[in-house]
Amino acid sequence: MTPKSKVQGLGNILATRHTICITMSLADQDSTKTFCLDSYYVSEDLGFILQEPLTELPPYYLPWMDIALHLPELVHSRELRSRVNRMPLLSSQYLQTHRELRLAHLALGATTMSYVWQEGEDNTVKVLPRNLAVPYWEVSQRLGLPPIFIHADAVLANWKKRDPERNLDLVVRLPGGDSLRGFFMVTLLVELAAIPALKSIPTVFRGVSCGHTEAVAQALQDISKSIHDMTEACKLMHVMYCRVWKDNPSMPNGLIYEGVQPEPLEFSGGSAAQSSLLHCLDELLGIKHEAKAVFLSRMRDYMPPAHKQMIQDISRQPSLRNFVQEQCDEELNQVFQLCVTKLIEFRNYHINIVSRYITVPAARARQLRYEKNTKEELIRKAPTALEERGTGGSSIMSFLKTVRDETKQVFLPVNKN
Ligand code: HEM
Repeated sequence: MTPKSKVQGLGNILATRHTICITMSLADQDSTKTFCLDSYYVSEDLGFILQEPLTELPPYYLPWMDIALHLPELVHSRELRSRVNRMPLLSSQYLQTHRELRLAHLALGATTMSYVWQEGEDNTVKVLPRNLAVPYWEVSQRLGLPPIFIHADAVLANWKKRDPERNLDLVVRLPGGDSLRGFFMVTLLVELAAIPALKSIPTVFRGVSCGHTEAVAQALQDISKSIHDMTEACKLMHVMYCRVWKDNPSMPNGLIYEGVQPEPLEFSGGSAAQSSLLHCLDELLGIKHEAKAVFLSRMRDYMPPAHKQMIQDISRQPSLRNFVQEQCDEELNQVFQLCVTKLIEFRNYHINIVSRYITVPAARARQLRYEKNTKEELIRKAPTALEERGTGGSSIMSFLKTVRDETKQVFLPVNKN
């Protein structure tokens, strides 16, 4: 299937699904009760993807949307900061539904990103003006999300049907053209490919609690196929690099949200590490990320609270791995190992694309700087800016390899008899 037809296919799937009302709030459920996706506002049709995201807000919010829907053009003409500075301070109280709040979070987040980075890394701002900071803060509080552009905005809530053929497009575009659009769309495809795995998780837990070896084996088979499809979807990847104001040398002191609090705040920027998918699969298979736990658990604070809750509740269920070991069933053993293998393959492929799109270009950029005799200070900062982003100081590659190696630890011991 070509990338175009894949995205078109996705359009068809998204377009033919029924709308169900998703009012996001913390899932109020006892994890020992029946595990069911609905409780976490995760749908059997679209998984973590927001159903039918809105493309417009009530007319009162036109000043926001007039800017948010033209970000690439406004950044290109360098008018964005002055437009935002002239924007009226609007109250967030007329936003009523979950989908309105999600669109507001997406629009204000993308505007904030563009405002901060309009002039590139050398001329960032220290203060986000109150007419943007205050409503953005309020909307974030209501959703239980941080006030920064996150995966749940860029990917989960940022799709629409472009035309009757059901091609897909972004609701809010950022500067970065087709490659950034490609990244968001492919990550959406990965979310979509994971839906069969998500649907199988309740079946696994039901099977484990009733001792239904066969049902668990079948569900794990579906999960392994789904992880394989996630890796295939990744192969359509172009490039993305979202900038942040945490662990970022261009903004060593974070950003002041004017009218919110006087001290600067630090947040990590959008990353697919904020997707709930891999976190769910890790918890299901019993994979522990001791060494890198701080970064990955911080990423959970960048997810919709109900999705974060789902991950926590999966971790509290009886251990699937123990169940598989206790059953001594060859087929069940094999399919468990297959799931782990598929997850390692996904992480290997991911390491591959990160090397292609980040590590190699960063090394090239450093080389160019040396050649141009750029100031020593800048040369020193280059690997921090590109390669050590966000992962708590360790290089991205060693971080990702450790996460991959920790995945291997859950392989079941091979039976020598
Ligand atoms: C060009 C494409 C991609 C690039 C350049 C990229 C880059 C990165 C980077 C730099 C990290 C380290 C943590 C951070 O700084 O945020 C990371 C982590 C991660 N990324 Fe990606 N990523 C890409 C595509 C994807 C896709 C499509 C997914 C699928 C959902 C994904 C899922 C993850 C996950 C789950 C982690 C956490 C580490 C792990 O669990 O293995 N990434 N990515």
